[in-house]
Amino acid sequence: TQTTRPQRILAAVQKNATRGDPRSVVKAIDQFCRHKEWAMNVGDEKGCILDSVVTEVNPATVLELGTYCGYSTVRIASLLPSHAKLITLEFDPGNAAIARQVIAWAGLADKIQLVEGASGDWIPKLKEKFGIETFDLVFLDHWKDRYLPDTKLMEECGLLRKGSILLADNVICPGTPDYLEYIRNSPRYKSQYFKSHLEYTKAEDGLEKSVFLG
Ligand SMILES: O=C(NCCO)c1cc(-c2ccc(F)cc2)cc(O)c1O
Ligand SMILES: [Mg+2]
Repeated sequence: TQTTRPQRILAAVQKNATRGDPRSVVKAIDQFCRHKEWAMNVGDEKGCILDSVVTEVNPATVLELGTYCGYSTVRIASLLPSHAKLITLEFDPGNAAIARQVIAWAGLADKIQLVEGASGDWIPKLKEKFGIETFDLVFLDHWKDRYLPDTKLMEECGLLRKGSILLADNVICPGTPDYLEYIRNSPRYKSQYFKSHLEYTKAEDGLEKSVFLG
């Protein structure tokens, strides 16, 4: 019977990456997706921009919206200080099951809390469920029509503090026009666009980095 693309990505990790070595997990997925089968990981080019933002922010608390196979989850977690915590939300149970195994292979399970379900349902529960005050960094990479409502929800739930950083993938391709319009025109954010390319392609895409001003 037919395997899924996430299952084939996990197989590539288990075949080509070293257990406990997050960078080898990232490399194995990039090799597979560049040379064998495209997949919607943030990828190596945008991943370098992600890395630079993570190291600059040096966050103690991170929220990732949209885990997929755990590529960016592993990429971010591998750069976090020892006591930092990353919570990642994934709607699709199949994706979540694969991501758990990719995260385990990278040896990062103790830094990462993967939560299965809809972001809109979970965001209001994060404080009580995980003892979170606010997030230092949020990586938005889930359904593109959820970026704006979930950002407004995070504001309303008091999950952002003065200086919290939002980093949004795919603001050009597939595109998040309503989110961009809001975040670039809101007096409560200072935004910066990092031009790049859609993962593993020559198409334009980019990341939007926004600081919440309180
Ligand atoms: O839907 C996306 N993510 C949420 C589900 O996990 C997503 C899609 C694409 C993409 C797809 C199809 C295409 F033709 C172009 C782009 C790229 C991404 O980086 C993404 O994050
Ligand atoms: Mg993406």
